[in-house]
Amino acid sequence: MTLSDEILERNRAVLDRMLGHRFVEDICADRLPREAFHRYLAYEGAFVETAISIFAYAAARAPDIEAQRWLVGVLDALVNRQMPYFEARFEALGIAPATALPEEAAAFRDGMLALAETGGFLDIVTAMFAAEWMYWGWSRRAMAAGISDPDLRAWVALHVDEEFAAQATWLKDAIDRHGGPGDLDRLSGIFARVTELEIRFHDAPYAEPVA
Ligand SMILES: Cc1ncc(CO)c(N)n1
Repeated sequence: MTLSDEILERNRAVLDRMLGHRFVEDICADRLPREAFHRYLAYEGAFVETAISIFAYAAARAPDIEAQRWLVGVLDALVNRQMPYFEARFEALGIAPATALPEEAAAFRDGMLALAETGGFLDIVTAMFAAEWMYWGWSRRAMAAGISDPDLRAWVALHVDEEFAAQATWLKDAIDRHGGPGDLDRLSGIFARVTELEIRFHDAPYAEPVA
């Protein structure tokens, strides 16, 4: 079994908890409350900015030009395609960018940023693999089930398109290309930690926003 598959295997339980999260189930059943979606989008808008920093750390620590070239492409997509999605949606839906994030969303941002600041290339790649592989998985299920809110459908569509799929797959393959058996325990721990942070992040839109 490849290293990335072993990481997935070891994290089956926590990953299944995330994939069965109320937020995911609500989207798949086409019943996510609109206010919850709009709160979530505000937290997500803040996270895309964090993701730019995380991938910039990965690019800085990348072991070769192939990895750097790829990661610069990821940064381009985040800055020039994901950010405009948020700018346009916030404008159209009258969503204020989240100035004060609720505790669960702040914990995700701070945890991911701390990991990127202190971790090596493989650690950062594994953290983003945990985040993106999981999104790609549930987004395919949600798209197949049907989503009536066009803004939510457009958001989920961003996570099933070829570009996102290629990104998630690149992260998985990079673990196998640059990692070895000696990395399994550490990387499995990072995957578990990130997925726990993801679960809390997706609890946040159901709670009252913090002023
Ligand atoms: C919170 C969160 N996790 C993962 C992804 C996938 O990129 C995302 N957009 N947001």
